[in-house]
Amino acid sequence: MSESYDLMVIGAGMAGVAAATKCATAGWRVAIVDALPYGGTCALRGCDPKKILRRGAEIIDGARLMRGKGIDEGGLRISWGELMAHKHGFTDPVPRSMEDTLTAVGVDTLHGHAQFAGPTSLEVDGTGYGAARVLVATGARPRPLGFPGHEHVIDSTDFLDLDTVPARILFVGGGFVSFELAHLAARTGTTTVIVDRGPRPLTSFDPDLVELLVDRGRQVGVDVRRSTTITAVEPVDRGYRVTLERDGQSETVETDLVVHGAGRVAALDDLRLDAAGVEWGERGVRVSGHLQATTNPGVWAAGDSADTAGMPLTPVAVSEAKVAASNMLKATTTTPDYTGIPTAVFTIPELVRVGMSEAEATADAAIDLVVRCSDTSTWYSSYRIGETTSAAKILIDRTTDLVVGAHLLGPGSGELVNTLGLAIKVGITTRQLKSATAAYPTHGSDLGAML
Ligand SMILES: Cc1cc2nc3c(=O)[nH]c(=O)nc-3n(C[C@H](O)[C@H](O)[C@H](O)COP(=O)(O)OP(=O)(O)OC[C@H]3O[C@@H](n4cnc5c(N)ncnc54)[C@H](O)[C@@H]3O)c2cc1C
Ligand SMILES: NC(=O)c1ccc[n+]([C@@H]2O[C@H](COP(=O)([O-])OP(=O)(O)OC[C@H]3O[C@@H](n4cnc5c(N)ncnc54)[C@H](O)[C@@H]3O)[C@@H](O)[C@H]2O)c1
Repeated sequence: MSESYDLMVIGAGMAGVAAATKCATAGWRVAIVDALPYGGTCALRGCDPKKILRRGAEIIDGARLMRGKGIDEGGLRISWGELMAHKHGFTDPVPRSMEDTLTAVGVDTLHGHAQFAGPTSLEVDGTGYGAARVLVATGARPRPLGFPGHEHVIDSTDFLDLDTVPARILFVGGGFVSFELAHLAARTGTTTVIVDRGPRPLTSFDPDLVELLVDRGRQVGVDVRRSTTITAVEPVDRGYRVTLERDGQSETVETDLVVHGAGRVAALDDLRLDAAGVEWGERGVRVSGHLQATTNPGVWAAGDSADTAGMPLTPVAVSEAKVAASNMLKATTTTPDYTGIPTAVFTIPELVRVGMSEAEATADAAIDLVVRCSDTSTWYSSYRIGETTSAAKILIDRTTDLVVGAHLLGPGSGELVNTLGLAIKVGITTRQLKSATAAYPTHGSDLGAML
């Protein structure tokens, strides 16, 4: 065993880096290890590169919305190669700069595939390490698919590295990944099909707003098939033939590419957690509320690889990592606060949510629910840019005058939802929100009318 650390962190994504930095800054001897270049999913293969590529799609869509309103967008197109180079301008420096930042606070940065060799000992590509504690922050990977031909399906990482975007793409699953990537691809001129096995896509979002988004997507070439199962993918001369089944009826769709958007599972299966006596499932390492493994006090987990009430999102990963680090450092049992964490699907327009769904708030007998629905498509913010689809649904408890949930679809929603998240987290009443004066005209200045 070559070293003995206070903490070893497996995974240099948002969770792992946050915890390693906090513990090293507090004076602990910390090592972190990753099998891939440092940065994790969000910075290298998820949130950040995706939203850079989306910028191209925003410009195309924005110009089209202004057709006949002073903009001649004829000939405007995405140069995918240049857009990808723009993406690389951000992603390529990430591993080096992240590693330098860790080294600067005294963290030993290791490279290789880590596996448990005992309760708190690891092997990294054959070299043994000992530590007082191990934090599992290994993230998630695409859920294995069972249908014949699943090996032809590429994942979101492959998509975000495509050299060219083909004319036809079929997405498996109707969640975040498929909607975001289909909306992006559609603005490059691609015809996209999203196949979801359930009756309702984007299940964690407001169903009324999802229907508006599905309609808006259809207008730009995103076709959503519901309650449909994929039974086979087979290569044909040009692309793939995908067999779909719905209500016992079979049909085939020809496509150039099939992309995985059917959910992600915790990346734990080759970690040899059994050697550490750690219980786990596809949602992650089984942890107590304060993020310590239920069956091994020396092991902790945070982010996508921890089985918690938090969604697999970057802000959740960072927040859990900080809480786990603080609990390890101070021997406390603080639990993460998930209140008011917003989530956004970066379609065009974007769809967001914070707090309760309408169904959850309706079912809660303690809430005297008022639902404020607004079709905002004729409001100034949408009119100005020619957007035809936007809406808001704000859920308020009449008794306390507090916002308990907020659901928005439309331009600027991804920013506006942060104010509503803050209101939910710190308990700002709608009366107080309305008393604040926003700069005009901004998306923030729409808030008062939504309440
Ligand atoms: C396409 C896509 C888009 C997304 N967009 C958003 C978004 O817009 N907003 C948002 O909030 N969330 C988004 N997410 C989710 C977000 O990326 C994750 O929730 C977040 O990155 C999780 O961070 P993490 O630190 O838990 O795991 P990760 O960032 O996945 O880091 C885990 C690291 O562990 C390493 N690792 C795994 N096993 C081992 C091992 N045995 N040995 C060594 N290293 C190992 C991996 O190489 C990886 O670097 C997106 C996800 C995807 C896939
Ligand atoms: N903007 C963001 O914050 C963002 C973006 C991308 C991903 N993410 C995170 O990554 C996670 C994974 O995203 P995702 O889109 O892969 O999953 P998801 O859980 O959002 O959606 C998966 C969908 O696929 C369907 N499905 C599963 N298996 C299927 C099959 N065999 N055939 C047809 N449909 C099938 C499910 O019914 C579900 O609707 C998300 O839960 C989210 O937390 C977040």
